[in-house]
Amino acid sequence: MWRRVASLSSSISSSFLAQTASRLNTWESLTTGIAQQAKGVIAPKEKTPFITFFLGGPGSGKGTQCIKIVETFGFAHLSAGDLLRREIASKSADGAMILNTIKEGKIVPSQVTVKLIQKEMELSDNHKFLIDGFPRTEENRVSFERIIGVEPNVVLFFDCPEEEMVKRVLNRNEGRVDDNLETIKKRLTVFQALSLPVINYYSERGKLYTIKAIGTEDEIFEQVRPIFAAFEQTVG
Ligand SMILES: Nc1ncnc2c1ncn2[C@@H]1O[C@H](COP(=O)(O)OP(=O)(O)OP(=O)(O)O)[C@@H](O)[C@H]1O
Ligand SMILES: O=c1ccn([C@@H]2O[C@H](COP(=O)(O)O)[C@@H](O)[C@H]2O)c(=O)[nH]1
Ligand SMILES: [Mg+2]
Repeated sequence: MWRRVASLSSSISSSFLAQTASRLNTWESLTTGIAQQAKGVIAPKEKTPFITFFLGGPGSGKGTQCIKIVETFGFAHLSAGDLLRREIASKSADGAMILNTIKEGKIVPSQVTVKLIQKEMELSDNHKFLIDGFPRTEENRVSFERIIGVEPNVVLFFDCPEEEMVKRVLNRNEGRVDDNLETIKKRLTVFQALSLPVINYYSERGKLYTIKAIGTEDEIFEQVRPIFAAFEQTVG
């Protein structure tokens, strides 16, 4: 089972603690099922999960900053887009549907994405998660809370001008099927219409940190680092 952190600083709110405590049982039952099947052993979770969502438009630099957080603070990085691309590559039953959805810049059904994230979380030995590029919609958000049974502790929003995002994506050169001008325009429209409401939701709940995502990667990391440094003592 997940063990509660013994001493928590005042930077973590009491509502977070109450919320975490009330969800421990749900988390515990979720974590035992698939993990036991996959590993063939009981893998007790000793710590409360600490969940961070990285949100922002296409090319805003979420993945780049996640790599730095992994290196510096030892989080597990779960990119929803990477998990979906892995499904395509593995030719799973949902692969063709996911590929078409990504080419169109649309959003894959929540249940598919949340199940992939859930599986990764359950198989991970880590308790600190960076969930990159998810939730993209209010429906994604509600689905995550319902299926996983926890809410994020911290949400980062990478706020980047559209012109800069388009430039970065067109220069990315990783062979992604959605890195073309036509799909980028659709992704930007989807981001404005469906993802911004999620960002506003977390802002209203006091969980949002907005990062000005222009400048060098290192300059941006200097905005990101203190957020994680502040939580380091409490999350382990
Ligand atoms: N501060 C920066 N300045 C210039 N280029 C950057 C910066 N940060 C990241 N990049 C580059 O921009 C591209 C997009 O970055 P990244 O993949 O991290 O964005 P993302 O938010 O994960 O995008 P997506 O949502 O499309 O996955 C990459 O080629 C990356 O190397
Ligand atoms: O939660 C998610 C995350 C991603 N998608 C689809 O994948 C692409 C690429 O995602 P990146 O985070 O930019 O790698 C995105 O445009 C969506 O089509 C999704 O549906 N749900
Ligand atoms: Mg990315």
